Amino acid sequence: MSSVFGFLQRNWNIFSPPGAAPKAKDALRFGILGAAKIAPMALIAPAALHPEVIIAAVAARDRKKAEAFAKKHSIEKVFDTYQDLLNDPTIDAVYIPLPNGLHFEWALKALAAKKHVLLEKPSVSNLTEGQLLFHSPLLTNSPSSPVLLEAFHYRFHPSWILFLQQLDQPNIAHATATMQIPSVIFTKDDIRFKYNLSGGAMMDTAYTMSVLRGIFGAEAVAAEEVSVKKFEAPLDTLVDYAYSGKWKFPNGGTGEMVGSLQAGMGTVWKKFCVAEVVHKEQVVDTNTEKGEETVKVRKVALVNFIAAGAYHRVDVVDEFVTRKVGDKGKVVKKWVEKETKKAYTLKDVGIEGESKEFWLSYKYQLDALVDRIKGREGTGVWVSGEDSVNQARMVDMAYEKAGMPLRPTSEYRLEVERG
Ligand SMILES: NC(=O)C1=CN([C@@H]2O[C@H](COP(=O)(O)OP(=O)(O)OC[C@H]3O[C@@H](n4cnc5c(N)ncnc54)[C@H](OP(=O)(O)O)[C@@H]3O)[C@@H](O)[C@H]2O)C=CC1
Ligand SMILES: O=C1OC[C@@H](O)[C@H](O)[C@H]1O
Repeated sequence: MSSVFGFLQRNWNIFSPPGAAPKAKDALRFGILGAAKIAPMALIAPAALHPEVIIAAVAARDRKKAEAFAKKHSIEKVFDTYQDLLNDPTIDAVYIPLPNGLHFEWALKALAAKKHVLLEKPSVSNLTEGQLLFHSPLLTNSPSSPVLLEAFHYRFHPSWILFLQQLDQPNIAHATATMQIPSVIFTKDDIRFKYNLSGGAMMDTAYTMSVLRGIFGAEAVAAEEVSVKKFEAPLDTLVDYAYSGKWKFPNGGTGEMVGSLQAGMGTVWKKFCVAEVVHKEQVVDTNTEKGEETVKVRKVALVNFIAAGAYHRVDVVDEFVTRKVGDKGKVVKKWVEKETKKAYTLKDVGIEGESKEFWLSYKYQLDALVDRIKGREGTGVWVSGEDSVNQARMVDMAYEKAGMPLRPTSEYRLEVERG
């Protein structure tokens, strides 16, 4: 009962958060490039709770749209073009929730304008863009360097930290990452279904690959198989709307990914966004007198990694078998120990720092970004540039294995890189 009450209270607070934070004198002024659907949830709502963040400007291709967006969200400045916003010297940082195919160009332009950048996932269209962006001379190790973060928000929520705490990474035998979005969510003209905007299910739900990389704490060695479902003409035939695949990881373990942007409701109900891990069998006890050994297989699942702030569950299941040594078939005893855990605050995972039960992953992500910009240590959770490059490499490997073209590389280059 108390957990039902907790769920209701948390979700009530998510939709009507208690108390907007008064802003600090040195608050960072953020601009948003594009009046995108995700911006209110991913940045505007968490910013309201952050004393050091002001959403100060928005730019959209259509001024009326930008004005309506600004009015709705009490944003002071409206710009007619994304570049005009970047030219404003009072803006410290930008959020880029543009279609994937425009991330690279506008992130580079923003960095060139000396803005910090929160860049929506997937940060780039492919590895070529990833290397050019994250190894850009505009990013240096000096304190004056702008900060660039790929918005893999789920990594910042305490539930993900809790999940990782249950794993014994070198001994993972198998992992599965599933992300299935119902077909009713996006219309066929959505940015996700356009090849020239770097659409595709493996791009949009690339969380599955990010999750597998996070679980193994390593990069996939090879894609063993990847199969996709593609649209047929007159829709964009270069776009995958669903996929599944198998990966080999350096410890010998296998990773499986399942993703869809066109899933039926029944499928989604059974499995929406879940990360599952099966460890290798481990001997936990030996009784030499009886000639017996006890082995354990640990299975861990994080249910709802994508929206963990609303609800999640970390199921830890330990399967024990006591058996005769040297005769695996002869089972003496079998039992299972199960535990369900949850983590909504930093305290729940033993990390110091302010946090609230109702904070979504986006708020934790924003905190990390602000800490980094302000030169503070923060919680230590971060998505590094190298991490983002490796993520792009894995997505490329997936498209290659599926026999599909890589998402198109932007022709935009910085003046310094044109030579
Ligand atoms: N972190 C998360 O949880 C989520 C992340 N995302 C990511 O955010 C990004 C945006 O997604 P979403 O908000 O759903 O998308 P929207 O279609 O709502 O927003 C995309 C924005 O891009 C701008 N735009 C610029 N050029 C084009 C173009 N040629 N065609 C279409 N739009 C264009 C539009 O801005 P304008 O206002 O100027 O017209 C539009 O507002 C994607 O990269 C997606 O992967 C999406 C959802 C969740
Ligand atoms: O979190 C998400 O869920 C739905 C997707 O289509 C979206 O782009 C993604 O970031």
